[in-house]
Amino acid sequence: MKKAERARRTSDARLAAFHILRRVEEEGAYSSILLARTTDELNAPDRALCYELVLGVLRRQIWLDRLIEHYAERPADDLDPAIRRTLRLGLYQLRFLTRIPASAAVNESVNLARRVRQRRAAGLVNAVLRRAARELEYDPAAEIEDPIERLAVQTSHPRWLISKWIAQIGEQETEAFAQANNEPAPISFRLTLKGREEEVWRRLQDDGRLEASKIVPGAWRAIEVPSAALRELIAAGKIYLQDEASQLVAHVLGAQAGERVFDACAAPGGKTTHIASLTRDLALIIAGDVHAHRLRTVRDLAHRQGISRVHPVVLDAEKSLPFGDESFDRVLVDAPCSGTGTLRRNPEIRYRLVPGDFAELRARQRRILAHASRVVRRKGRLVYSTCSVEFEENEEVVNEFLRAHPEFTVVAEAVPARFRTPLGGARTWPHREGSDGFFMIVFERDGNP
Ligand SMILES: C[S@@+](CC[C@H](N)C(=O)[O-])C[C@H]1O[C@@H](n2cnc3c(N)ncnc32)[C@H](O)[C@@H]1O
Repeated sequence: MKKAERARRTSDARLAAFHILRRVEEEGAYSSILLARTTDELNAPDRALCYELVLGVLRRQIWLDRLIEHYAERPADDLDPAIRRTLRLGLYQLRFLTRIPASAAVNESVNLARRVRQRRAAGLVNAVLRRAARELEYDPAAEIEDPIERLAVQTSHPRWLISKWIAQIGEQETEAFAQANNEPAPISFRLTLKGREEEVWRRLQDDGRLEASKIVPGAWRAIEVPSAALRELIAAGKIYLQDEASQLVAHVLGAQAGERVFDACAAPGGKTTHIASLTRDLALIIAGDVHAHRLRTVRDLAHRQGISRVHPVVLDAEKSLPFGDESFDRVLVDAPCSGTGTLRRNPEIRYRLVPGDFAELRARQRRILAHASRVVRRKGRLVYSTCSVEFEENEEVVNEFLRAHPEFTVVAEAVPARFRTPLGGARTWPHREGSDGFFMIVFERDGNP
């Protein structure tokens, strides 16, 4: 390749990041799913850069758009979306990726603009980024007086969401939480039924570092582990990547060998297969989900992990269930939710949510919990969990459920004391535990006929 040609080439990582960001913005796609698919297309360093660019831009989008507004002297929304995306990528590199020289960040972005639009657009990108490279100190949040607006811009969350959290948990916690949402999430995993501790330790510990979880038994955080070994162990079904707080759910469910378990919202199967592992595949587990295609993932996952007693059933848990009353020992409702506890992994969720979503989700969660509770046997246990930190989706759902179902009581001792909430459930936070934000609570049906 000639020098001039090379100079105009767009790097694979940046082009892939651009297209993922385009699909997230235009098609409502999820960045985590699209990033996971880059394994075959990009080499390891390009993949790492692509991950960093996509997640970084999404985590800082509001702040980056204010930078664009300042340097381009027009609102980011007035720009062609492809150019706005190119500028976000370029500005992210200039401000956050100090290992990339400013000249490379500018030139790569100009090449990208030429590739995805035309020459004129490249001129604009060049002018804006050159100015940005000269004025690297500018912080759009610093000049905002209103503290809520300042935090919203500083941490790139919609203002209404910041206000909502302040009303729930106060200013200080909200600030810590919002900042934690922009940090990378740790890689956490557990052994499956097939995984042998010695092998996993040997293969991952050799060139990397593993830390035992401080939150949940049997979980590890991987720090700088060789990614090829990690991928091989996952593909062989020997380990499963799962957030530590998410792993806590199967522990608090406490299923035992020989029991009948119903997992009402099971796909993609992280908790179902964990329950199977904890019971050594000696419990009968019915894995329900409304989406048949997602249940196929549960089946595949169980198969890969050597689990035989998981039975997927397509069902709508918002309606009457196809099982007899009081027919299960344990029931898990890991409800569909807003996912505000997972904003580090899924940063785009914050821009998609609208205030009205919570009432709608709460109504669905309440319906699922009511139907699922009917199949819990006397003295049997029912666990409700979400990866949302919102009170509407957790405390309010629980209170409504308890009012309508006096035959159930909360078993506060079933959740670890350090995470316990006044209601007797457990809540984890990214800024406190470093895990995802999760809520879980255990109910027991009384023994009376
Ligand atoms: C939070 S995810 C469950 C994650 C899963 N428990 C795991 O650990 O891998 C919620 C699931 O609920 C399913 N779902 C949504 N509405 C449902 C309904 N009415 N009945 C059953 N499943 C439903 C979704 O398809 C989704 O797979």
